[in-house]
Amino acid sequence: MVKRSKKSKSKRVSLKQKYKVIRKVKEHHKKKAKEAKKSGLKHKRKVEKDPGIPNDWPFKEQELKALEARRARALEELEQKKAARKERAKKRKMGLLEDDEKELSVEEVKGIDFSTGIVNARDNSDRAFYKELVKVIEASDVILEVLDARDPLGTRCVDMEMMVMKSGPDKHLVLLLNKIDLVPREAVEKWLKYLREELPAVAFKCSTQEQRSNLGWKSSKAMKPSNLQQTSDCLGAETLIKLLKNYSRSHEIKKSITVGVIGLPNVGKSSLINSLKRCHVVNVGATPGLTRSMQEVQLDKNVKLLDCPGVVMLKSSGNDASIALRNCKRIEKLDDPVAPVKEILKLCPERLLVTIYKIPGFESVDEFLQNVATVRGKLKKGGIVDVEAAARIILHDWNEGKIPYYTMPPGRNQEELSEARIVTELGKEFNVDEVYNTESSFIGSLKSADDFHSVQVPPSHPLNFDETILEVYDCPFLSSIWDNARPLPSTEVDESQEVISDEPMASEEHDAEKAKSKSTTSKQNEKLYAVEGMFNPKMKRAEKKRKKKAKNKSTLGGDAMDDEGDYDFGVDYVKGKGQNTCGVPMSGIEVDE
Ligand SMILES: Nc1nc2c(ncn2[C@@H]2O[C@H](COP(=O)(O)OP(=O)(O)OP(=O)(O)O)[C@@H](O)[C@H]2O)c(=O)[nH]1
Repeated sequence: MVKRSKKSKSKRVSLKQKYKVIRKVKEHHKKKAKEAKKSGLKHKRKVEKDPGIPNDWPFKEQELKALEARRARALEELEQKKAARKERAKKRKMGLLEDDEKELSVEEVKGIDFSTGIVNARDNSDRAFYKELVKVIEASDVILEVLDARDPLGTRCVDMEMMVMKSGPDKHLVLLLNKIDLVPREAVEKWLKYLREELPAVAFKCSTQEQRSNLGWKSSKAMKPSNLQQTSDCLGAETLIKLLKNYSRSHEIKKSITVGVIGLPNVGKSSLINSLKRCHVVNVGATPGLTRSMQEVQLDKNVKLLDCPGVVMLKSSGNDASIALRNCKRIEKLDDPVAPVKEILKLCPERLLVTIYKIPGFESVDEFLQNVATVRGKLKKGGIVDVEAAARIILHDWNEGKIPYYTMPPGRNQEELSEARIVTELGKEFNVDEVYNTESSFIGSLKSADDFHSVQVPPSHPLNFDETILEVYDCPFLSSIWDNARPLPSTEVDESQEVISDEPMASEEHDAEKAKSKSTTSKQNEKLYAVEGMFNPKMKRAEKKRKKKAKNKSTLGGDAMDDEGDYDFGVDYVKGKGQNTCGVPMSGIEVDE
């Protein structure tokens, strides 16, 4: 046998080893190439200079002139576009741009204020929000009106409730007392008793958890008073779902129901939907007006929830402070943030504010604001204290519950009590007695007023819609509310009755409307007007116009042209005065031919 030399070693390797080496080499080259490419980019080759038009080009002069003209034109166009944009923005600010939905969406993106004081200055948001509200009410079987437990009356909107009542007998309104974690047990109990004298009402606390999903629910059974105030979990969800299920079960044929969530801005409508769904499906935030359009959320196969934007077209009765204290207006956009702070100082004892802001005692609003601004470091240029910034901080704290307050329900007079007894019937379809029993356990575990260091303030008045919007936006629901529910001067009442009984005029107007537009809004309005007892403002206006025309005709001795010089198609102008063939459209033309 040949002996193997120990010195010479074979270079043969296994195929696995061989391919590994090849792969490694390949990877190395690739890496090198990449790096080279990268470094090559850094030392970018200079862009070659445009040699321009050669001098010996015969049309060089003309070509240069044309180029210059093109440049000037492009610049001019840019300037024109800029000016047009500015003009449009100016018009929009003045409220002259009406139906520009595109503009609205731009505003939405930019988050422009939607509720400045005057109706003209309010942009289209008010009307858009109103439309969304009508849509939600129309689509819903059950409507949840969310109220802030700290001031339930102040966050109630009477006109909105009337809209629900008027929209049909099959719509059911339920009041939801939200944010019960911010008030003592006694207040919740008394408010529930008060509200239940009018409508079915349930207590609720939304989940304030930040995570995307798996929002917690606290079971009503396992509650300890000590940890309730700190919990970020939701309370009352089981009760509310039970209530809704009872309703859907009470209707044998129709099993699935749509639940609309309405209320003033920032009362927690979106938070309620997220809490029920147990995940963040809709946007939530401490800024009023965050929700801008109706949003649908399927809770389960039987219940669909509709989130509605907070209603902002509220009447402030010349007092913006009260609107600001109800968090219906963006604090950043308030013209005078100091006025609502003055109101807060009237309501809150000095001791409480001194403790919250860790400031020395104060004598006046100015001193208080200056103290807060100093402590919070709100200084303007030159070290001047920013009183307005301090006022905004205080308003934020008031609305978010950092300055704790609550209200107690007012007493009812005898008349109201007898009315209240009649409406208790409304809860039958929800089987409210069974539902109310389940919720008593978690309400009982809320902290009592003695353990709750908050200030009791008098309850505010419920809000109404701003009447001026009625004229500006031509809101059919609202006009009916004003004419049917609010006392009107006797002459006006008579007029409206006359219009309703005037059938030929009604059909005439109806036909004209049909021809005018077939938009969804007009269709919706037609539907609304068709409801028995619904007042039609268009009809009223038409009637007034007709009366005015008739009056003019009699005073001018049968002159068919009215004061404004409008052409009346029912008149034969060709034949001259006195030969009025009123009532036969275009008859004059026919005769002439
Ligand atoms: N403490 C407490 N805060 C709550 C509760 N529910 C909602 N909030 C807070 O209230 C603020 C407003 O909540 P949203 O759900 O955005 O209110 P909204 O009614 O949908 O507001 P808009 O979109 O403006 O109509 C948020 O900062 C919530 O965290 C609650 O039960 N308790």
